[in-house]
Amino acid sequence: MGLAVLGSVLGMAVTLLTGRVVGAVPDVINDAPGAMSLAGFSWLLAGLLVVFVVDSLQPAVQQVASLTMDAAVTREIGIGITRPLLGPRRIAHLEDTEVLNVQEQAKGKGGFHLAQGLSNLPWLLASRVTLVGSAVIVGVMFSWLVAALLFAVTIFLEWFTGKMVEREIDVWWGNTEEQRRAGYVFDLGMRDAPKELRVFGLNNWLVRRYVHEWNAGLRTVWERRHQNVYWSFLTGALHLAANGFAIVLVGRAALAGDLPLTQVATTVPAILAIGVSMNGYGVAQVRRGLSAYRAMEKLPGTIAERHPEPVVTSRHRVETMPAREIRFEKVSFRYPGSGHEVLRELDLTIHAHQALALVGVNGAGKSTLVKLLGGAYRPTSGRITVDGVDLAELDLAAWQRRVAAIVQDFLRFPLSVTDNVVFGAVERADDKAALAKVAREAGIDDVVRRLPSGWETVLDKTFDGGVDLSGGEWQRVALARALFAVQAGAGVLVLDEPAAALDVRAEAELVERYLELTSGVASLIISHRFSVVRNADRICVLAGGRIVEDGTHEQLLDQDGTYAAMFRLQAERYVTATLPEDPEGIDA
Ligand SMILES: Nc1ncnc2c1ncn2[C@@H]1O[C@H](COP(=O)(O)OP(=O)(O)OP(=O)(O)O)[C@@H](O)[C@H]1O
Repeated sequence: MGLAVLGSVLGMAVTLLTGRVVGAVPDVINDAPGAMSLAGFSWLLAGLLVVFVVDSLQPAVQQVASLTMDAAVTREIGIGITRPLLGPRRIAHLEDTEVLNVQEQAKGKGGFHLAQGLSNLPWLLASRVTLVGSAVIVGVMFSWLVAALLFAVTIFLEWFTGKMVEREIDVWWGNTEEQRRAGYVFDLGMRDAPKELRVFGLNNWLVRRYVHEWNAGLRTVWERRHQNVYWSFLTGALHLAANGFAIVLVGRAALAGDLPLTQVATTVPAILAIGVSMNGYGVAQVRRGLSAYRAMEKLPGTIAERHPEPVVTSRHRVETMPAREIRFEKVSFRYPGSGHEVLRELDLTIHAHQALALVGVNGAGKSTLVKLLGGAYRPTSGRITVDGVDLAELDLAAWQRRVAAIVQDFLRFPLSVTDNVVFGAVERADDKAALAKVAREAGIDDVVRRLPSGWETVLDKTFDGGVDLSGGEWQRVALARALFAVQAGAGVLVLDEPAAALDVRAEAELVERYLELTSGVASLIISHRFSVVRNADRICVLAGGRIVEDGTHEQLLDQDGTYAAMFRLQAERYVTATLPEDPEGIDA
């Protein structure tokens, strides 16, 4: 900004010096009495040249400063958006359309970008300085009335341009959801689902869909911009007319002999400078950028207001919990914005040092129960207690550190194997012994040995030397991460479908080790594979939002209820699938 202001000051200095040089020429040539000496005139000319050269260099320096600022602003926007989104310990805000729209606006695109707005700010400031300075020059050299008129017209037209841009911004903000959809389709095409898109031949469909969504998001903005172009022509013409009128007045005064040459040669460039100082484009860009900035400012407040996090006042020692049990007491839950009650007055006790399995059909609410246990959502009614203390009263961040989990859609970090495992407890990242132990337990030591750079291999093919793992190998890495957290002291282990991608051998290994892996912690395993489930100390069946059966494998088979029916159905399918062809194979 300093450089831009300096540039405009230098520009005005050029105007003043040019006026003096032009004004002095006739007297110096004619050697008139009282005229400037030739040496003095040469110094004046040299001064003009120096100021002119420095003024010409200024934009290049400004460009470098602008690029540096751009990089810094882009970084700050990244921090300004991700920090408030990652801050809350719950996740309901990540599914809230209002929050997502504000986030989209804060990210900025299509010209509505904070960095773009900021890069125009110095130029806008410089044009303001030029406007004020040039108006003063016109006032001193010619007429304060004309100066005031030009100043007022310029400010009014800029204000008018700003108003038009505001209307465009309103349209833009009204279409954020469409733009978010376009962004999603774009990301899908870039990375998320390359294989399925090709298998189903969806590449052209995706491009068309992207164009459609993008147009839907921007059409009304373009229409508004289109209308604004006519207004821009009109405001430009008006400004030109005002400046032309002022120049005519200067010309008339000069012809009438009322205005000396120096004044004429200074006033005319000053009027022209006012002419180019009207920066409608700068006003538009700064205001658009400002709208993104306001959204960024608004984001933390929107999240805090719509999804307040509890202020913890109690001082329970979360680090040793659960010593006895976790209880769901008449817990009901429906997702925000949904009318469907997933859990209905559910009662369940998970004892410390006990391996509990949860079974139920698709959509029964098993993963939802895990999310409530981890404090990602609050129950709609009822409560969850840990050793008798309401989860809502605990320090949620500390509680979440107590819970180690493989969730169904676990994260696949495009980082080294080490990082992928130690992220279970980053504070213990240097514990090599624990790393080796969990690698053995999760069965990834063989996988790591085969990798080109062992533990340091990056698990993403798009990086140099990176590799991709199979689904089952990834699942074992996720298991290792959860076990690393347990090694570091987590007191609850949640395994949501830990065997979904495992082959028969890996599954058998997991089953064999299951009780060993879960000893010493309260554990909850969710699986549709009864081979995994049957080994748990206790099994609960979730149906209709409640626990409908509770007992050991044998007890539940004796009850001959839902569990027994599900178990037999799965067992039968294995038997009937192989028996007729290869009875020996089953024994084997
Ligand atoms: N974020 C969400 N917003 C709204 N509804 C959701 C959300 N996640 C899940 N649901 C709904 O909640 C119900 C329970 O889903 P949940 O994932 O807990 O089932 P599940 O028992 O784990 O199923 P599965 O065996 O298929 O993994 C389903 O009807 C699902 O559509």
